[in-house]
Amino acid sequence: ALKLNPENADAKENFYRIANWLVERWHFIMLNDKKRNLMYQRAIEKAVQAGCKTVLDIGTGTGILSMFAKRARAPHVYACEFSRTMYDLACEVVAANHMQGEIKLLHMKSHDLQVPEHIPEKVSLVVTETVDAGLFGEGILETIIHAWKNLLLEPKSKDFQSERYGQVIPAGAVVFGMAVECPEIRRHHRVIVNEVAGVKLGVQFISPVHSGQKIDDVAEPYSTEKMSRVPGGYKSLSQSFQALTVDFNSLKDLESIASGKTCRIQVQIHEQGQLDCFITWFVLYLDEEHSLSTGPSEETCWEQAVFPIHNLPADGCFLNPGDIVVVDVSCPDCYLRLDLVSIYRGGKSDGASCSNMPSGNETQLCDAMASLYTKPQEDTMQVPCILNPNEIAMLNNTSYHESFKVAINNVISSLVPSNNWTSNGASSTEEYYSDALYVLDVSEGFSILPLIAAQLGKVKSYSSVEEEQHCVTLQKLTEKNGVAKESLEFWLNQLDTDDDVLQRPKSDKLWSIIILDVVEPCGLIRQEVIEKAAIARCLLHSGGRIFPQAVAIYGMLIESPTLLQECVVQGAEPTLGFNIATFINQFKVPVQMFLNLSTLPYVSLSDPLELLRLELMDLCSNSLSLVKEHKVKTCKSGQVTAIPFWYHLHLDEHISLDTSHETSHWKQAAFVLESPLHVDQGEELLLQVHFQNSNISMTLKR
Ligand SMILES: CCc1ccncc1CNCCCCSC[C@H]1O[C@@H](n2ccc3c(N)ncnc32)[C@H](O)[C@@H]1O
Repeated sequence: ALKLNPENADAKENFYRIANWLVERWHFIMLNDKKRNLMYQRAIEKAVQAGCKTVLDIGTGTGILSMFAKRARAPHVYACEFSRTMYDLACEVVAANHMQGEIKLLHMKSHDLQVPEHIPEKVSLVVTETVDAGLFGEGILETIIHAWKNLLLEPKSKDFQSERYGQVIPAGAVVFGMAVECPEIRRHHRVIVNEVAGVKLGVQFISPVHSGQKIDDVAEPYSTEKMSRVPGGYKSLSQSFQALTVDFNSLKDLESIASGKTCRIQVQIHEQGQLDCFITWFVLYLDEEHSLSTGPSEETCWEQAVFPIHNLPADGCFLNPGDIVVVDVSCPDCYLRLDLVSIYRGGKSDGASCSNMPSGNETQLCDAMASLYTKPQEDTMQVPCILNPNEIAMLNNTSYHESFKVAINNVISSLVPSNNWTSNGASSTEEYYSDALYVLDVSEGFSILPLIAAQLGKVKSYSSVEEEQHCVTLQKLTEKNGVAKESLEFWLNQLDTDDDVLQRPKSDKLWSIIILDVVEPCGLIRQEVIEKAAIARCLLHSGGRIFPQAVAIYGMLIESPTLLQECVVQGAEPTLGFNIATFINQFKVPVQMFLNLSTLPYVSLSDPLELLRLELMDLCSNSLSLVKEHKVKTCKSGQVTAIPFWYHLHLDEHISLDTSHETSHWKQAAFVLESPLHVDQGEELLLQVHFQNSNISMTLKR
């Protein structure tokens, strides 16, 4: 559709969402990482010059490593790639660089390769970079074990000197770990408040990323963060320790790691602070002399793996210098895992230690920790509720909930006299709720707003949480907070189909409040927000409100080379002369999401300005597409590379929420210009903002 009509907004919008899904964003970072490309090229050259004649590139992606092997004059080069999109792309790249016919590309997983059907003989060199922040997350362990058994010549060995032997690039890796205090990770993985806007949280919440017992296989063993750009920074509580080493040229070593063996490490704490997580990174040794590091301190572009500590009380676990933290490192089902086993109070404890940790010896503490990790008790109070990191950060955001509480209360108290709470002789709950106010919360994911509303008046509050465990948790919270269970209902159970979520509460009733969810955690406006607001307005009785009543979108002009590195390959120079940019940049998307604007390296070239305002309560103001023009004055000269944007959600005339605030659970998005625009200080530019079907696009002209 795009090829036919490049301007078709719908096609464009769908393409961008699909492009993000088809081609992972790290391809841009990787291809722009000239240092990484140089290391791989040198290691491959060295191996070919040392006699490797047949090369297999596993997970070729764009084909760059295979082209390095061909450039080094390897006689036979084979490449396999699992993703169809990347395979097709690699074919185009190899042809454009005049190497088609010299590299045999296979759209296959390496585990399915057969000799001689797919590759004529066992190879002397396997190259691959199928690694993620936790090293093994892309299956490199299983991949190389399979390769040694089926695709590689015998490894070099002392007894028989034959030049036909197999080897792997990378030759090995060393994984390092560190104990860390980081409030930003804490607020995304642990509920650190006991009460929010008057609602007591007696329930245990944990994020899917947990090193505790596997509640179910949805759990990822770690999350990833670029620690050098975590808002609020972090503090190392220990030296970095060697968590694991792997030798990709030793099948025995690989199988022993894959068998899930655990190694227990004692980590010396040298800084005072709260233990929020362990982080890990690795040094990838391509060969003895060429290596790459994904460490937090190097200027590396890669993220680190984060292992949040769970099952700790809200006030966390305080450590002192001299304490020993015992950690188990293992690779069950080939995923790296770090588990906190126990804490041994070695140093003088100044009493500010983990309040719930007896400062006895290790074994006693071990039992204490073990009891925290036990399977949930039979009574439901102990079953932890799994929330994703955004939902946990939202729950921790007390000012967000306080703002809603005031705005909801303003509406409720404006609608009914305060005395309508009394049961004035109501004979049944049916009668009692006959004149109740109806509140609907259509937020995505877990939300306690309905409970907050139910505490504020004679309210029938409807929650649209879907997951069973979220409904159970809300019911427990209702009980714990002394709210009548009749005042909280689950809306989706009352609907025959999920699609028409927005309809009357009852045939003869209208809503007093409808809470919409306007902004996605990634920083984009949700799809069909305008349409939903239009329907919601018709379901309100007079004096009723929808929240937010208006959304103001703010933005500014910035120069950010870092952002460019993450979304466009900068020509052929970073890829050492190969033309890959032309092809991979077809999959670049103009809007970068999930940004932490507070820590993104950039220079502001203009002041923030209001780009667009969506009135959700005002009937006529919204057509589905809006265009707004702004004259923007630059405050500095430079290259405008992007226009980040964020929102002020106006709950009512007086209360608004800023989605770029440091306590916010939202990330920000940025519109990246097709090509950077050089500007002088004081210049006035014309910025056009288009809002169409919930998609924001911009053009910037002189
Ligand atoms: C310093 C490197 C670094 C450090 C930290 N974080 C990230 C990185 C960068 N590495 C990212 C690559 C990660 C993705 S893997 C690249 C491509 O290979 C494909 N594949 C994967 C396995 C596999 C197989 N057995 N057989 C065929 N194909 C296979 C995937 O379909 C993908 O397209």
